[in-house]
Amino acid sequence: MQATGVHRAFGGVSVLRGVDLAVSAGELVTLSGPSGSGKTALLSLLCGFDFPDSGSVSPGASSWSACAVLPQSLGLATELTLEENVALPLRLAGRDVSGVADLLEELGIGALGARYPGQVSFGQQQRAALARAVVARPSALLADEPTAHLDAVSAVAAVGLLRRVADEGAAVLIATHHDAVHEVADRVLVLADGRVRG
Ligand SMILES: Nc1ncnc2c1ncn2[C@@H]1O[C@H](COP(=O)(O)OP(=O)(O)OP(=O)(O)O)[C@@H](O)[C@H]1O
Repeated sequence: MQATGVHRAFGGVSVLRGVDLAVSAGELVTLSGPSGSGKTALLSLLCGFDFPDSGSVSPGASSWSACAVLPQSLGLATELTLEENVALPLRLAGRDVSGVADLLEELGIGALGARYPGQVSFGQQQRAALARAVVARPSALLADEPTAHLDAVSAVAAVGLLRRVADEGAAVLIATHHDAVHEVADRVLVLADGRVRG
């Protein structure tokens, strides 16, 4: 995944001012930076939720199997159970869903698959959203603060899964403030003053 010379302003305020970034297949890269520095804005551009004022990004808008996103807001479908949410990318692609239960188990929410998002904690919803993001083994994965609401044990499981997804060949970019995520990264980038350094 790649950003080249990306600029983005909101309401006349320039947030991204010439961002260059590249994450290769098999690489897990973390993105840190002060609150409000533009990490979420950059992830939104990379996955095609938003468009740069100038510069270019890839993959941009694409299929779930090409680029999956774990947004801060999670975006689980409230009318589907956790298991149905996680199975959704596979069903949309006409693929086998038999691995979903094991994935929920790995993240410590195996007993909650039949519950709806409104019937579980936010941390449990976050793990379901992580499972949904990785289940179709996307080529690129963007995760925004994926451990923000997790306890230490759940965070270890989540970080281990993200590392494995990269080891299996995905390009993984994670915006995070947590050292536990930076520790498994191949590279740590910092977004500050509208630019990425690393
Ligand atoms: N759609 C938008 N409209 C107006 N301003 C926006 C929009 N999206 C982001 N911003 C502004 O751009 C700046 C960067 O926001 P962003 O959410 O990307 O920061 P962040 O680094 O992800 O912060 P945090 O670590 O707190 O999640 C902020 O000042 C924010 O208010």
